Amino acid sequence: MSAQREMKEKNPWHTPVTIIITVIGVIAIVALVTVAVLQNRPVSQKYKYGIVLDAGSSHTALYIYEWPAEKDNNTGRVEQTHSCKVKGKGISSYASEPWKAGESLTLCMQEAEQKVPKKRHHETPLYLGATAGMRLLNMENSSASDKVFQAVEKALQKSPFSYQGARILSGQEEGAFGWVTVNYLDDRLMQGLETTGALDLGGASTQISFVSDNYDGSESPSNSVAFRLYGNDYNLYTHSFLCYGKDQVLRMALAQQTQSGPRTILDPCFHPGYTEIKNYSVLYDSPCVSDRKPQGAPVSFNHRGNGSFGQCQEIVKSVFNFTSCKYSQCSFNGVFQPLLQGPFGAFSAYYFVMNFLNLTDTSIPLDTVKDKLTRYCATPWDQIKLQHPNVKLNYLEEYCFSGTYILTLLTEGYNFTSESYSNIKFIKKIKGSDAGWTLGYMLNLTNMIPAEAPDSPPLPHAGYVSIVTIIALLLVVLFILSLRPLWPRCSKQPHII
Ligand SMILES: Nc1ccn([C@@H]2O[C@H](COP(=O)(O)OP(=O)(O)OP(=O)(O)O)[C@@H](O)[C@H]2O)c(=O)n1
Ligand SMILES: [Ca+2]
Repeated sequence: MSAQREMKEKNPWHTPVTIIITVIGVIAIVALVTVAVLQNRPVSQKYKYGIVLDAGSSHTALYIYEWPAEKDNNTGRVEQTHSCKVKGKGISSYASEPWKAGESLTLCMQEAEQKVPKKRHHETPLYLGATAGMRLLNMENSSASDKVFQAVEKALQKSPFSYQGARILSGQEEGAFGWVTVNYLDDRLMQGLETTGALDLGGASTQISFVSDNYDGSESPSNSVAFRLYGNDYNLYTHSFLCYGKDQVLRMALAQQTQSGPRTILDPCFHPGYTEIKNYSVLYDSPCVSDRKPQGAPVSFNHRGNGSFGQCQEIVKSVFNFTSCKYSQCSFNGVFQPLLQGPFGAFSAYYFVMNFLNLTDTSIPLDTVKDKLTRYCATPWDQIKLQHPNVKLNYLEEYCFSGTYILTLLTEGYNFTSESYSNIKFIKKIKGSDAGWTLGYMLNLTNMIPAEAPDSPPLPHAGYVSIVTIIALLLVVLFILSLRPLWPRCSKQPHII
């Protein structure tokens, strides 16, 4: 027993000093690792937010975006976390009762207050951008459009967010920001990959935006937007056709058929058996058609359908003007368009319509697509209603017309061929965020896409943590080895009892 005690006493490991040194050493190293890891950990809980209201011609939608706080000016990490569809029509429809335009936003604004953490409210920028509906109202009656904006501003200023203003986007901005959104979400900008063109179809205007190698912006400069993003230069071609959104084109198609002021029209773009009484003054109440209102027409007309895709396409074609082009090449209405290039993402009403018609698969040959649409248009209205009891009638009645318009716009208008048609993808969302101009608009206004490529850290976070841990472990081992002279030698010698 006494020999054992002697051994213990002689064992330097068992001296209090060594034990204390070892414990302190280990604690110090653990602390070093912990501090390094915590200090450099992405502050994943800390998010920033931004809100954009898309005041479209047919409706308003609110989008909330979120990104990790320390990645403001850096990598493509902004995501849409929530969206809210405002009840009712677009703000431009409240021209005669502007206060209602402000009121209409209340529910979605309350929802946003709940979705964005309270302590971030005051620092969350809030933007409202209006598109073709307000462009048209502004053209038609600028004091009415000012009043709508005043009402909207009043409502938004009341919110706890950092309100940054409401304005009408130019068609060029609308097209360019839609393109930025699509390419940002696809991670194409930061990596300098070939970009995707953007096709946006709204109710009152439509946009086409793409990069074409043989386009340097010199021909028709008004269609050119130059960007430097993440160190890459882009010469974007973009054009917005006001009045070529699907609701306004429908008005133009109906105007085409009612020039003589008839009491009944048999419209090939509507299903056989469809019959509605429509008002001339309502139909012609838009700057897209107002100058064509027939003189001495009756109050209303009977709008009847006969469902013929071929005849409908002829009417739709007549809303395009192909006669004059002062450039090397044009799409329609004398608008310059360079050679189509690359993949395209087609969103908003392109997606709603083609998705409803089960025609989003663009690997289906264009002729087959036309055959399917021909059969759909020829289906009697009663049968269509029975087949889609849950679809709103005001949407349902228009899909034959809208499908015909989309195919005509793409092929006759923009010159997609049966081959290049397959380059189009009908999309709604990319990685959870809606395709549309709003994200690009916010990224631009918050300077979140730098012109130059961000300096990347020498090591990714995981690599950094691993290296710190390995070095720390090495230090522990070295520390233990450095105490080697003090190690007990008893294991090599037989115990003497
Ligand atoms: N499920 C849906 C939803 C919408 N629509 C139609 O799609 C068009 C609206 O498209 P949208 O992109 O929302 O247009 P806005 O943004 O309101 O219009 P703009 O961009 O021209 O201002 C409208 O004709 C609407 O009837 C549809 O057919 N089916
Ligand atoms: Ca829109």
